[in-house]
Amino acid sequence: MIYTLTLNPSVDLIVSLERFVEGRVNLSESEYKLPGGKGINVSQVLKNLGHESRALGFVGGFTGRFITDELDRREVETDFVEVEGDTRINIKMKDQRFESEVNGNSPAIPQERLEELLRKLRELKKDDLLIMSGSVPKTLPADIYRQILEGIDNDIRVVIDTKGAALEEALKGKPYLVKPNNHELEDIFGVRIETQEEIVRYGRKLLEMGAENVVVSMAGDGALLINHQGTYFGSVPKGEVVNSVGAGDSLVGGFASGMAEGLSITECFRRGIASGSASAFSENLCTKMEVEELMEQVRVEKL
Ligand SMILES: Nc1ncnc2c1ncn2[C@@H]1O[C@H](COP(=O)(O)OP(=O)(O)OP(=O)(O)O)[C@@H](O)[C@H]1O
Ligand SMILES: O=P(O)(O)OC[C@@]1(O)O[C@H](CO)[C@@H](O)[C@@H]1O
Repeated sequence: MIYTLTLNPSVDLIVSLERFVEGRVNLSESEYKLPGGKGINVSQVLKNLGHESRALGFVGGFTGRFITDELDRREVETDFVEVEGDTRINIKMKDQRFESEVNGNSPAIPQERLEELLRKLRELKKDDLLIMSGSVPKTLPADIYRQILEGIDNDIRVVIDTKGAALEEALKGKPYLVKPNNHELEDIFGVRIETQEEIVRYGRKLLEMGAENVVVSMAGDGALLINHQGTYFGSVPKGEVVNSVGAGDSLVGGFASGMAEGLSITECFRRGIASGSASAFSENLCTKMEVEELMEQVRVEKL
């Protein structure tokens, strides 16, 4: 079974307008709401690519109900722990010049609700796949991903997509794969990274810190897969970016779908990149057909 974990889900409010003017009343041209949060997006991508998964995490209030109802409608299985407060709303605003985001705060997660989640996670079995994505609510410890890794069977392969202290701590739990983007890599080491060689050098440090595999995504500039067998560069397809929200999650979802099918790691990487780009080139998260159409354009070479 594939499980995704979203500690900090969101209702994403996607707003488009021609030009945002600061300090003025701006009228939106169109807006719509989506169930969001990184692990939830991974579950949706897995569904689109033909894989069932169970989405875990915390939801609460009217926004939490919206997420559960929407996922039910999309036939994505959920087993959330309910909390008192409202799940946050994240605003994603796009005008002709910029994509901007305002992400809300998580509701408080009481200790007994955390324990309820940890009990669910302890039921995972050998050969299950767990994908833990996104930020950690402020009321949870920053090393929660590491605690989870240490509490589950060692044979469960775990993919982690998070940043900052949560990622640094998670590495100590020896995850199968982590997926920072190049900026998140800069943040961890407190450096400016200018070249691909530097990305590889800092990516390799994540291996030393505990990861078995590292994928560094670099938006339209390609992606790197780094592990103890070597370093691979993956090219990204060319196209017009329509909505990049969830592109990174689609990379993770595509990669995980390949893992579930027993593909080689470089094929998982290719599928991941095609999925990321298919999502970036469309309004919604990628469909299977869109991913298949882009696969040919993704070349993976060993450096
Ligand atoms: N301009 C682009 N052209 C082609 N593909 C893109 C572009 N931007 C993003 N992608 C696709 O999405 C993947 C993930 O992109 P990115 O590096 O921006 O991840 P991220 O920062 O985690 O994404 P997110 O916007 O979801 O936070 C890339 O590897 C690529 O496949
Ligand atoms: O605050 P986090 O957890 O880092 O990211 C949350 C988020 O920006 O990530 C998804 C896109 O990747 C969105 O659905 C959601 O709003």
